[in-house]
Amino acid sequence: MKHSEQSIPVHLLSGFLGSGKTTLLQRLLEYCKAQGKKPAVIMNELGDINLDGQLLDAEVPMAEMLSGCICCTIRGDLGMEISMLIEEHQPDVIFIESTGAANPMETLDGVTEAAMYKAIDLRSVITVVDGPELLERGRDGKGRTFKLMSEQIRCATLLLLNKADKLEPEQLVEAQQQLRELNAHARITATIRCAIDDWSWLDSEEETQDFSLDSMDGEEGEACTHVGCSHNHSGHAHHHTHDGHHHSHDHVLVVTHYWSSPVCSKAFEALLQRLPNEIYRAKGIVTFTDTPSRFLFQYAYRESDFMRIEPQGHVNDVAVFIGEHFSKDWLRSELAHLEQTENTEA
Ligand SMILES: Nc1nc2c(ncn2[C@@H]2O[C@H](COP(=O)(O)OP(=O)(O)OP(=O)(O)O)[C@@H](O)[C@H]2O)c(=O)[nH]1
Repeated sequence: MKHSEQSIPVHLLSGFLGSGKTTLLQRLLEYCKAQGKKPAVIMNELGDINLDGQLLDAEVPMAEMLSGCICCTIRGDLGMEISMLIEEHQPDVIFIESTGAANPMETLDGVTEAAMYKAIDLRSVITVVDGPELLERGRDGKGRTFKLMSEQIRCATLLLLNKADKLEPEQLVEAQQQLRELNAHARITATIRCAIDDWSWLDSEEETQDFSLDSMDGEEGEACTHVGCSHNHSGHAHHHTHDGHHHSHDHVLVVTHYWSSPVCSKAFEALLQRLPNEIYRAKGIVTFTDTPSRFLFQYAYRESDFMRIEPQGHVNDVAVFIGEHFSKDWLRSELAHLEQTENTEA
């Protein structure tokens, strides 16, 4: 299946409860409006009522995902919600505001699933940090709340050190240092009510799909901190030891490939077997030249699994690869080679 549509940028807003995510969302929507762009929003609340949604411009298409957390209990629905929003409203950009209790890595997983249905491009994970809360909770460095905050910080491609008005200058420096220790790569901007001078990076076509992998540290994985999320989040996470220092290879990369043609099943399986250890997860939908059906494939921990599917409605043939510090170019050329081989042999 050809991927002819333009990919729609998706930005994930993360941050602990009350840190300022909705405040940020309002600013993002204002910016889009000023640029003449049509945004759409997915809001996730743990309760039955979305109060934050009331604060937003009524004209902005919005999907509400209530009574569950998109990182676990209703993760599967996220892909469908994104799909439906695109179908109904054809937005130029999508913002997802996750609940403060969500684990961003798991939410990312839900977003990549959506790529099966629609051409989307996950551009950034913006984590809003409540400055005073970070200092307070970071003091002993323990506790589940601090762990979750740390995960949200580690996954970010942009960190807003918010509520800077409530920090003394030396506290601001301390908080910035703390953020840097947790995430060596993301841009850190101190903000008051999430105000940023320059939003132009939002329009950048550049890929910013580097998510720190340190969030996957820990043998046990992280359990979500609220009642609705009962499962342990270690399910998809590989355990990585690290020595407390941050290196560039600590980053997660996501490669989303829309197949331009069916490929040979054997060649594809061989490629999965050849994947470097640094690619630890892949999934997607593929059409083979040598079997009549389409397949949903899953790859994790060097094991692959194929399931025959007959999707209802339009579903893209797409493959999503997630890993750390692998060569995107190598992967892309391997995938292109699979497709070319088919085309030349056909
Ligand atoms: N002093 C101060 N208050 C702020 C700042 N940013 C946001 N607030 C306030 O903090 C509160 C929470 O802000 P929201 O934007 O609703 O935070 P949220 O992360 O969406 O909250 P949840 O939806 O509960 O997770 C609101 O009362 C805001 O007015 C800031 O920079 N300084």
